[in-house]
Amino acid sequence: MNQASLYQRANQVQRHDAKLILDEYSSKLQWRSDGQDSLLDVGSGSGNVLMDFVYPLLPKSYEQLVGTDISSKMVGYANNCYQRYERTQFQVLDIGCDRLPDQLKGRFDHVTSFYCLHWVQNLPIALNNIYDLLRNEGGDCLLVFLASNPVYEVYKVLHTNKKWAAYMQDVEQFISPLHTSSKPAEQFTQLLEEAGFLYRNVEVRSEVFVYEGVRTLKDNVKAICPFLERMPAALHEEFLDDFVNVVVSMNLQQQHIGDDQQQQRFASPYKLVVAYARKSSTLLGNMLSEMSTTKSLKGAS
Ligand SMILES: C[S@@+](CC[C@H](N)C(=O)[O-])C[C@H]1O[C@@H](n2cnc3c(N)ncnc32)[C@H](O)[C@@H]1O
Ligand SMILES: CC(C)=CCC/C(C)=C/CC/C(C)=C/C(=O)O
Repeated sequence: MNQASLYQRANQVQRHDAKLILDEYSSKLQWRSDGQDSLLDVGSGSGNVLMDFVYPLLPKSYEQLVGTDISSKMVGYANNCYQRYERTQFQVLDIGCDRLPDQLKGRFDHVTSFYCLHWVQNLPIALNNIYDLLRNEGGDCLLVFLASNPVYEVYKVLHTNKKWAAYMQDVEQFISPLHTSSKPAEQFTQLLEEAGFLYRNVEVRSEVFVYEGVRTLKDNVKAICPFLERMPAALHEEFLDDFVNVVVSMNLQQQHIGDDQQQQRFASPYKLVVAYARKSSTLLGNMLSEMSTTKSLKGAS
């Protein structure tokens, strides 16, 4: 996923879900009493979900807002779009990395992530890193990502087609690690616990998004499909036609009589993980942050 402007034009479902969940969870985030919150977002992509829906929730006096992404193209695009925002920057970070940059460790009150963690195969490492990004005295995270989506079943079918096999040999690397889990909520709760989070609330929501028309479906696939950039552009439309044919064979197509013409619709039933976790329990967190405030006041006198 490197094409920021393409993604920005075809990310309705990602925007819809982020807005809905933030409306619900913004009051659960543990905002600082001094209004000097710092927040890091994992997998910000083109940056518009972060800046349209998370940024407005921050107190005016926020300390810093850092958007991160594994793709330097996404980071460059977001820095360009949002350079006028104070104390805000985008930087490259692979949340599955072995060693976090020292300047990010323990610096954040909040970590958010929308539609990214299903791209990361090693969830234990990613969660350890998210834990380590949060301040030692506490902090919380809101993580939203796909457990399952029919797109992964379509990939598996196309991968067996000899026309596309050469471009899709590592297809498993692009399937959510929870796609085939029979208990994704329990599994992710356990991973949060193993990473050290003392408070964990994980729900898995069953949702359906309807794509209106073949072009809309194809544009949304184009925006996220990792295999297209590996093949000559001349093959893209044929790949997308085959994608749609597989969707039809999976009975996800609905006929709809519109105002003056018959329109095809495509239903995408998917499972979304919504996880909210705190590094320390509220009581312990409050005690630790009070202790650290007292300590720094003492140090300053
Ligand atoms: C579907 S986009 C989501 C963008 C944005 N959060 C949103 O909600 O619109 C997923 C992003 O995750 C990024 N990503 C994938 N693997 C990652 C990793 N290991 N570390 C950080 N970002 C990653 C991709 O480059 C892509 O920009
Ligand atoms: C009906 C059908 C198979 C629709 C596929 C819809 C689609 C483009 C899903 C993308 C899921 C995904 C990996 C999103 C993302 O990471 O942003």
